[in-house]
Amino acid sequence: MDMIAALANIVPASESAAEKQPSFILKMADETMLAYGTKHQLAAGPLDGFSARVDRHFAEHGDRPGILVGAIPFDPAHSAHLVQPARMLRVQGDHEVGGIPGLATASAPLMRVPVISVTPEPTADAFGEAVNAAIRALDDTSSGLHKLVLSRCLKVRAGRSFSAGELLRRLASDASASVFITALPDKDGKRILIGATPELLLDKRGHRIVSHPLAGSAPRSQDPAEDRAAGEHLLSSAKDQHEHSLVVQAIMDVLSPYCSELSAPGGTTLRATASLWHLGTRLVGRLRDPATSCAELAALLHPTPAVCGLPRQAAHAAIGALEPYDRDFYAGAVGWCDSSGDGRWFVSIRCAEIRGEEARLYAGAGIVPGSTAEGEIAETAAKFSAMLHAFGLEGEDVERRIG
Ligand SMILES: C=C(O[C@H]1C=CC=C(C(=O)O)[C@@H]1O)C(=O)O
Repeated sequence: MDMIAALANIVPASESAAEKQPSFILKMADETMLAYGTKHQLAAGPLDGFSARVDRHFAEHGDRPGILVGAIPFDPAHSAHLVQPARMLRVQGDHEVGGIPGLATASAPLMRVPVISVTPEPTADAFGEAVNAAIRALDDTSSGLHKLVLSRCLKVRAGRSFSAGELLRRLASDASASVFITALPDKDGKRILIGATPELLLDKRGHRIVSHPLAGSAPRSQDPAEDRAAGEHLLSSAKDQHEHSLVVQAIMDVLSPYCSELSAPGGTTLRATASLWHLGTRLVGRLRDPATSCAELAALLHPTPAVCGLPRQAAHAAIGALEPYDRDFYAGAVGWCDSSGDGRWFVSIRCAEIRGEEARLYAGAGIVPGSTAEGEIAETAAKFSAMLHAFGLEGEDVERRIG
């Protein structure tokens, strides 16, 4: 059965427009998940206590579907936004995201939304100054910092509301990423987070857990020889291997006590998205106790040094001092957890927050000794490119503003 036929079966014509439109979509290589409507919302609270709230939620709301979907913000002190949907559709295999009712029609031509302005926050120069301040802090042994991830944002204003469906279809053209749309708590109107993330925080099914951290990046090239050389250079870069190993070690430190086996069968390898090379290490583990929930482990892992830094508290404080905005749901996690304790969470990077005619695009980069301001400006510019392409925002004018 194709996606439209499957949807026609579960979305009766009499339902309200809001219920027909999915409020959560997660398209992964092996499965697409669509959630409709809201039965119950997870109680608000910080990340500390998240898994206890999830357990309590399922104890109180035993109705089906027994699943919570949504987003965890970057700041562990802030509340996650998770809902138990009215209905859930899970389509196995690799599926076209076109033709989702209320979002987009597979056959419709992609429409360009007229863009009024693209404003960097901070400017590329100011971001470079923040990177230099981070490098000074890393060099100063009294700071105790070993790694810091700094981000920047592009504010895009358009002449009419963005179409989430069209953006999703364009993002889904990169099969190496998991594309998502998730509703966020209202703030001066309805908001969504949309993105195409290459990074798996945690997948847990029964005894088995998988995490696939990424850190260390290089922009790809249109020229095949240059592209191959960029990948090989990244793989042999001591600075990037160090940046990457800090993330892998931090994740292993969290997961090891819960596992009877934990290993990286393929070691550290190159991972490619349409615009970037990354260093990635796929970690596979077997839990001592399969009752350890995905929510519990995800809450312990987040935020990893791929989005925050090391040590976590000091890096979090430095981010607060050096970035001119609250990251909100950028660099958090997006995914689901169910009443059996299973779940899958992705790191919410390569994404944008959309509110009506405004979008905020985010890109961050890990800074370690050996990083340079120019290098991190170029890396974050490359990280914007998938979202900019989805928004139809390419060309010299935009490139000049990004730096
Ligand atoms: C924080 C981001 O990327 C992280 C994930 C992969 C590689 C990264 C890096 O090389 O710096 C970052 O740690 C982002 O894309 O906004």
